[in-house]
Amino acid sequence: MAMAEKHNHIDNKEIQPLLVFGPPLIFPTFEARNFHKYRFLKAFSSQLPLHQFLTEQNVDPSSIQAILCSPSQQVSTDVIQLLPSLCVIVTSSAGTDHIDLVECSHHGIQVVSVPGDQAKDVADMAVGLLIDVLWKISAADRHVRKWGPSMHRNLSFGSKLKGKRVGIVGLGKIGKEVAKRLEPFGCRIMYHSRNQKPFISYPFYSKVVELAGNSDVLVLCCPLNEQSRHLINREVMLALGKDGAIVNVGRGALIDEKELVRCLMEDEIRGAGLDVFENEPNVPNELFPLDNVVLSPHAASLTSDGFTEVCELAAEALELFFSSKLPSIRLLDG
Ligand SMILES: O=CC(=O)O
Repeated sequence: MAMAEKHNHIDNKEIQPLLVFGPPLIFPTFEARNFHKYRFLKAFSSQLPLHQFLTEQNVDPSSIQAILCSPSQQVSTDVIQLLPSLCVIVTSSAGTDHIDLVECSHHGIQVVSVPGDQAKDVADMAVGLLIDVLWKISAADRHVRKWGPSMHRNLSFGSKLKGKRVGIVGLGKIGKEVAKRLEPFGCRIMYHSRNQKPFISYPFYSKVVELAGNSDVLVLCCPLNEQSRHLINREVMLALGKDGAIVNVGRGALIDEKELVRCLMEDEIRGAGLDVFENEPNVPNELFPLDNVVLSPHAASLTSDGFTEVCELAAEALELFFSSKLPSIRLLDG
């Protein structure tokens, strides 16, 4: 069905059904502010397959024109094919890898990403994770909690941030913010990206394995797609070497996670700060006892102040859509 044709079905006076796939943490705020505008169909809180969930809610799939979502749930081909009137998907995230973009483009469905100013928050978190890994802050915290009168300090020393060669993988909005924060610490920045960026003086490496070989730290900030899946493989980790650390604030599947676990367990790299995992919410059990890894629950963009902005932007995007002024696609550059 062509998009213009789909639009003819919109009646602004009706309370519109809004299919919600998340974000579960932000959604209550969004709901409280917009309860009078939509009938919320909270698919994120149901274990049922979507068609059964809609039947249970007594909703005709063809009445749904909009989805609100986050990376916590997939908007797959099956979901899109079940909803013949779907016109717009609003995601609270910068990343759009949880949405089948190819299927969306076949059906003329707009994908709108409303991460607000979260690139700066994610960059703050990347620096936080890096300092934690190098200084072993989380490991030291666990150590101190077990202190007693007869305990000896048996935690090895941390390492300075100053002077570290930092290889940023994906010099988009987040990557640039990471670079901006690390320069004043005395770090030397270099990067890998799909293409060399004009007007950027940091050394560029077209091969990530060469970037790794010349870096003390890799910070992963690029989007996940078929080209970047498992970009950080065993060869790259071995090139980074025993003193090298990895911070991942992009997506878990940028790294071959099995190989990462092996490298961390066998001290083939210094450590890792991970905000994302390959099969969230599953985290490899082997990581739990390790002191050279810092774990964070895909929370790099989640601050209470950031929530408010994302809720407002999502509400604005949906209102624009329901008043027939479709916003344009904004995808993460990397
Ligand atoms: O994961 C968070 C985002 O993509 O914004």
